[in-house]
Amino acid sequence: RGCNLTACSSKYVLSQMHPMWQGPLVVPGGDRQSPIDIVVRKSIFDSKLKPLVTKYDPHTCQQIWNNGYSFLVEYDDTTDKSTLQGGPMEDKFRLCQFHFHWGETNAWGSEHTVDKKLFPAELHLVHWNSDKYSLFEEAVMEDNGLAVIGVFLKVGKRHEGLQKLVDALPAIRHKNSVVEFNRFDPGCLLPTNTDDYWTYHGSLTTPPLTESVTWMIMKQHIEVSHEQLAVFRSLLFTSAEEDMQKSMVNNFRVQQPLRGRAVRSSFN
Ligand SMILES: CCc1c(F)c(F)c(S(N)(=O)=O)c(F)c1F
Ligand SMILES: [Zn+2]
Repeated sequence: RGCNLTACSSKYVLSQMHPMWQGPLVVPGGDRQSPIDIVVRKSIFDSKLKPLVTKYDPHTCQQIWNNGYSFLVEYDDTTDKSTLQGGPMEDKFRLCQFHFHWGETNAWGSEHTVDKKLFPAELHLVHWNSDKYSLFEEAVMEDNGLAVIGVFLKVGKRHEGLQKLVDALPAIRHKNSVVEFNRFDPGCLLPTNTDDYWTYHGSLTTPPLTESVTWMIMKQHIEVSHEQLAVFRSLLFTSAEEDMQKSMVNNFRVQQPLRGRAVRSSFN
């Protein structure tokens, strides 16, 4: 049933005008694309999976900016100051940025799902393999180049650590706006339990969609308030110069075929 454009609300039309940001829905030859639905009863417990070890230095936080897809907090990744080790990985990975994906309502917004359960938002902490590569740009092209931690957000009590981030968002409402942001510990956004996670080999969920990501999706979610999520939705996809302002919502990619991949769990 096509939508008669005149009958659609402007928001519907606008969100339909944004398939491009997700890149091609299916990447030619792509057999390890992300995101996916995690079918819990089909995940395989692997006792060799280690707990995640994160060592984040809040002083390596540099800026927060709106890249027209999401807002991201970038870290100085010229040294091994903020790192991720353990999990399924053999190597050490450097934190380069974190960002979120969310919906226009609390009913949806996450990229991954657990037994088809949608969450209102999902946090991604992006790291690259600094044992094997010297730049993010190199690592992003390699099979074992990136490691991304995914954390589901649920609406509940206000997240005190997130509030510092939320307070900075009005300053980066438009695409390409940047504001200096320092001393933020991304560890405060992790759930208390980071030992229980699912892991699988996948891709970036935004262009260039390269199949270089080891995903670790946390079983435990974090809680943020409705008001905090509403500030995420006050961001815009569009730059200050554009006359049609488009609210930054539904910035998630559609789910991709599993193509026979195994999803392992670190817990029974
Ligand atoms: C090119 C920079 C970048 C992203 F924009 C991004 F959205 C993701 S994602 N959603 O897969 O975590 C990355 F991993 C990533 F490296
Ligand atoms: Zn992401």
